[in-house]
Amino acid sequence: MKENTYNDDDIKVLKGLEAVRKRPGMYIGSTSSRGLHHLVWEIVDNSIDEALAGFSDIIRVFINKNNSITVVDNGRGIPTGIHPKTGVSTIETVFTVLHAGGKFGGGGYKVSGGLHGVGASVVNALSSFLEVKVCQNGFIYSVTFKNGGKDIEKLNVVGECDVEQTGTSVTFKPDPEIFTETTEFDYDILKTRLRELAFLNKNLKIILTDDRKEEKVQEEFLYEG
Ligand SMILES: Cc1cc(C)cc(-c2cc(NC(=O)[C@H]3COCCO3)[nH]n2)c1
Repeated sequence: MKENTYNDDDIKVLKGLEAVRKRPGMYIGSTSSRGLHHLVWEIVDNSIDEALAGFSDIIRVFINKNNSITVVDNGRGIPTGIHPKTGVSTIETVFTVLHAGGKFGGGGYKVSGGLHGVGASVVNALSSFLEVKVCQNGFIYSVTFKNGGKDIEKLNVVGECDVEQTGTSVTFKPDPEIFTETTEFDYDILKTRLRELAFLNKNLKIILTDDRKEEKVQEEFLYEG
């Protein structure tokens, strides 16, 4: 029986991610530059939740050379075990199961306010590449996705980190098949919103780094309260 349900879940996952790719506007508002930057807010939102829970106080956002984004926090790290309901790692579950949660429960998402921490699978569905790395118990665990989350390199240990250290890092590259207008991130859009998020979340340090040019550009936002 386990085998059969696994297949059903597998198909459900693929259908969920495919649904997002078919109607991205339903999940992120548009596939213009606005929708592109919305992906960053969906991921950063999760690290902010971890800071609100009191477990993270630094969030780093990198604009990488190829216009992929890396978001790193020093929170507890997404749990690295097997998810009880899906039978696959919790990390894989977070990035592949479409949470019908939304702001109004059911399908009706209030896009502008963000998906409130259920958007990770949406970002994965709309990315040609996405890698999650979690530092926990002195190990670096990794799960990698390609082609809108279809091809998965399952949870495995790829390195070591300081035993005392914990945190989550997510790198994603928006899919040019979806974002046909532009896949280039705008430093000022990211800077403005990240500064606002630091202001709204006192004592949370947010560091934005742009690694696309020879000269690295970096700004730090911290509002003490
Ligand atoms: C960048 C990014 C993206 C996503 C989807 C989650 C996270 C994330 C998730 C967490 N922490 C958790 O999930 C908590 C949840 O409670 C158990 C311990 O781990 N920290 N950071 C960070």
